[in-house]
Amino acid sequence: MNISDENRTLSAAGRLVVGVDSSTQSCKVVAVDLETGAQVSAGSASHPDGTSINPHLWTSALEEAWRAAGIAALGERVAGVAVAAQQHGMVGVNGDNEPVHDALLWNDVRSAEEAGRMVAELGAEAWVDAVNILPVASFTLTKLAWLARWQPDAAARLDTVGLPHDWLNLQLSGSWSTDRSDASGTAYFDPVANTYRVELLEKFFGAVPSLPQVLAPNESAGQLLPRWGSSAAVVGAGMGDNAGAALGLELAPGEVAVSIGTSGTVFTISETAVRDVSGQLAGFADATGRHLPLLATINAARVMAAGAAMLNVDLAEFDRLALAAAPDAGGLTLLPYLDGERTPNLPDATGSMLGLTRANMTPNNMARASVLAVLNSLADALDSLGSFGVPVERVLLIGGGAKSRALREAAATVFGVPVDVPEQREYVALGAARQAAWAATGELPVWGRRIEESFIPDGAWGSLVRGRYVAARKAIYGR
Ligand SMILES: Nc1ncnc2c1ncn2[C@@H]1O[C@H](COP(=O)(O)OP(=O)(O)O)[C@@H](O)[C@H]1O
Ligand SMILES: O=C(CO)[C@@H](O)[C@H](O)COP(=O)(O)O
Repeated sequence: MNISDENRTLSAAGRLVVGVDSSTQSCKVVAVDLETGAQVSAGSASHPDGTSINPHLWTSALEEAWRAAGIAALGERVAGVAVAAQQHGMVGVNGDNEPVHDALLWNDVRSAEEAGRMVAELGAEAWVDAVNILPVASFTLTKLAWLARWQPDAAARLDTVGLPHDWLNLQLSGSWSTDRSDASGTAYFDPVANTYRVELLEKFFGAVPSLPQVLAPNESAGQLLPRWGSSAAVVGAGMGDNAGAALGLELAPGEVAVSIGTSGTVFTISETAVRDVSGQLAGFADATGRHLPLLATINAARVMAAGAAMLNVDLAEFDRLALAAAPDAGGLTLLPYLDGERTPNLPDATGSMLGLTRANMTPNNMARASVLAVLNSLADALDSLGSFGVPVERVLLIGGGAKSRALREAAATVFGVPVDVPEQREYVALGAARQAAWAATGELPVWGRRIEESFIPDGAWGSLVRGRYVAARKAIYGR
C-alpha cells in the first residue's frame, strides 16, 4: 500500500518519519507525518518461522516492507528513520560483519541449561544487582554461553555481538549501535548505571566481543545510507520492541500495556528500577531514560492460532466459537505452554488441558479455553507489578491477538482491571517513528492516541478461571 491521494495533501508540506518493527513473525514499516503522527504509508513482509534465523533474512524482509511502503519515493521528505525489533536475539558476526551462526531468538530455549547454571553460580541477588534481570534462555548472554560450549569454532570467530535492531541499524547507517532499552535485555548491561558488565561476558562467554555503542534515547546513529533513501535522513538509536510500543502508545505511569503478539508481554513505565529477584518481572530500561518492568511469555497469539488450527477453523470462526461459549469455558483450563515457557521459567514444559468432561468437551469451550489461557498467563504480572508498588490503573491492550473480540471482551474481567483498546495501529513501529522524529528535530513529538473500546471487569467468573489456572499450574508444575 503506497501513499494515497487523500493523504498526499495531508502531509505534502509536512516532513515524514519512518518507523520499523522487526518482530518475530514479520517486519512492519510505517511512514508518518512528523508533526501529527498520521500514517502516510505502510508495508510489511513475513519472517520465516523458527527460533533461529540468518540475520540477512531480516534485512531482506526490511527491504520488501520498505518497498511496499514506498519509502524511496518519499525522498527528502523523510527526516528520520528508527528501528524497533524483537529483543534478546544473539547476532554474532565475524570481522566482516558476517554471521558466525544463525541468530538464536528470544523464544529459543536451547540455552536453558546454561541459564540455570549461570543463576546457580552467581545467585539471583547478584544477577539483579548487576543487570536487574535473572538469566533465562531468552536472554543474549545465555545464548553466547551456549555457543561457547556447543559451537566453539563459531564462538572463536565471533568478533562483534549485537541484537536484532542493532543489526538493522548497521544495515541502515553502516555502523553498529544500540540503545539502553534493548541492551537491558542482554544480561550483560546494567540499566541503572547504564554500563555494560563485560566481566559477565568474560566469565560466561570466555571473551569480551566488540559491543554496539549504547546511544542516548534521542541520539542519532548516523545518516541513512543511499541504498535506502535520502542521506539527509538521520537514523535513530532504535529500541527493543516493547520499549517501542510504550513510546508509540505514549504510555504513562499507571497505564500498563498488555501486548498479545508472538510473545505475550505486560509492561509499564517506572521512574525507578523494579528489582524482582524471583525473575518474574524483568527490570528492563525504556526508550526515554526511565525503566520498563516487564513480564514476557513465549505463548500468546499463537495459542489462539494453534487452537483454531486444531479445530480446523480460521481465526474469525475461532473467535465466534469462543464468544458463544460459557464465560468459564465450561470448566476447561488450558496451560498454554505449547513451545515451552519463559515465565514461569519452564523451558521444557508442554501444554495441558484440564477439567475435561464428556459434557464440556466442545469446540466452543476449546476455543474459549485457549483465549482464557493467554489472559491467565499474563494476569500474574499485574499482581506482581502491584506488589512492587507500581501503580496499575488501567490496561492498554495491543498486538495482533488483541484483534480477537473474545479476548478483548474477557480481558478486563480476567485481569480485574479496566481495559482500553487503542485503535489498531502498529504501536511498536509508531514508537520507532516517534524516536526518529526526536533524533531529527531534538523534540519528542506528542501525537496522542485514540481509544477504540473500553471494558471494565464484569463478573466473578474472572477470579474463578484465574483460580483454576493457578491450581492447574501448581498441580502440574508445583508453582
Ligand atoms: N483476529 C485475530 N484473532 C486472534 N489472533 C490474531 C488475529 N489477527 C491476528 N492474530 C495473531 O496476531 C499475531 C501477530 O501479531 P503481532 O503483534 O504482529 O505479532 P509480532 O509482533 O510478534 O510479530 C499472529 O500470531 C496472528 O495469529
Ligand atoms: O522477549 C521479548 C521481550 O522480553 C519479546 O517481546 C520479544 O521482543 C518478541 O516480541 P514480539 O515478536 O512478540 O513482538
